[in-house]
Amino acid sequence: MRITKLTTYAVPPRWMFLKIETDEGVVGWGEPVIEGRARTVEAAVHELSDYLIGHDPSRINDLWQVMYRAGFYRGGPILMSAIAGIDQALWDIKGKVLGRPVYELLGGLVRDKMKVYSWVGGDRPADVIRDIKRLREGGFDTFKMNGTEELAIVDSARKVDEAVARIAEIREAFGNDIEFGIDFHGRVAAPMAKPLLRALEPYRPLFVEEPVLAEQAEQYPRLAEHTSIPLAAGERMYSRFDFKRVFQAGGISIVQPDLSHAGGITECFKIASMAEAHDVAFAPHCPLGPVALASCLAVDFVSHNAVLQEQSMGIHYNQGAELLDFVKNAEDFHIENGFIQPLGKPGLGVEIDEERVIEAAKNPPDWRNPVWRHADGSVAEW
Ligand SMILES: O=C(O)[C@H](O)[C@@H](O)[C@@H](O)[C@H](O)CO
Ligand SMILES: [Mg+2]
Repeated sequence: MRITKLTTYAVPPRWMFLKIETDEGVVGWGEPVIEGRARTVEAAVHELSDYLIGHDPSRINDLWQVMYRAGFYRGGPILMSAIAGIDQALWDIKGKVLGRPVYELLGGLVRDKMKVYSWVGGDRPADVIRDIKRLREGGFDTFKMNGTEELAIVDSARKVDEAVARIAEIREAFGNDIEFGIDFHGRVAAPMAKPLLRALEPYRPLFVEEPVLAEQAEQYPRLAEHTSIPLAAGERMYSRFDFKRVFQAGGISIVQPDLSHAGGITECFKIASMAEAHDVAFAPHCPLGPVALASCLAVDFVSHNAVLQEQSMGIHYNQGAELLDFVKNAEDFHIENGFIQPLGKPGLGVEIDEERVIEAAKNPPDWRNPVWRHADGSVAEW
């Protein structure tokens, strides 16, 4: 079998689908994208196709190593997202050729169902109580929300109190009947992480995500000394080589690589294994589409330390399309009481509705995240 063609489709809300065709008619789908830089990743995918066209798609490990190493420069969000989407599609092909779901090719199930959580509250975490009530009716009991709005490097006690008050309100409304993670979203600088974590301590969130930006990873062990709240990070780390420093330094209890940003299934399966060796939980980041989610689940179902899976149904970013709009087998993604079953069809287990994808790709949005500014006019972390 030989790879014959790579076709990319930018689609709403902000996703990128990749279709890899072969000379024997087997097709694989991937989701290479960095939110807000879809076109850049798309260009990288087509640059990497030089290493793929005419080659045997079954040699995923060799193709991965060539894509990672042969261009001299490596790593980072753009190249690793391009490799991720290609890797996903190659695993999809391999599973379809062998007639088995990807998790079987990775050694089989370690669990019967996977815990998922839902976003609430949007960019500016209001209406959280209303969203939690609605989603609890759908069986969810675990949620995630943004912890703050704009926050200066050093900010006021009032801003800290506002952030904490929202969390106090949730515990007041739901007690310990629900669990929630708080995403600092990189908006909190090191000087403010300590007071915020200390003030949140009494409400015992399940985790605090990106307590500081990934480029401040040396702060993680210091912050972990300062709080009992489990710290989580990973969506802005792109390979084993980024994560190894975090494992060595300690401080992170939950790693959250994104299967569409960190080199795909091949790389994230290895990251999950590294995490397990350090007694660190694995909870893939996934505010994206169905192929990204299916790729996460393929690794979740074979990783002992997988604890939670993000999924984007109802997320505030999904304007213009929802998680399952481009999927023919939406029933396979059914979430029951906050759990999802393994996707048992061959490959990634996603049946893409190609006609809908092609139609949606005719006029795709070129999504960008907003540029936030502080009161003084300086750029604020979004
Ligand atoms: O935890 C999450 O889902 C992420 O922080 C998410 O909000 C961002 O990755 C966003 O997709 C960037 O455009
Ligand atoms: Mg996040």
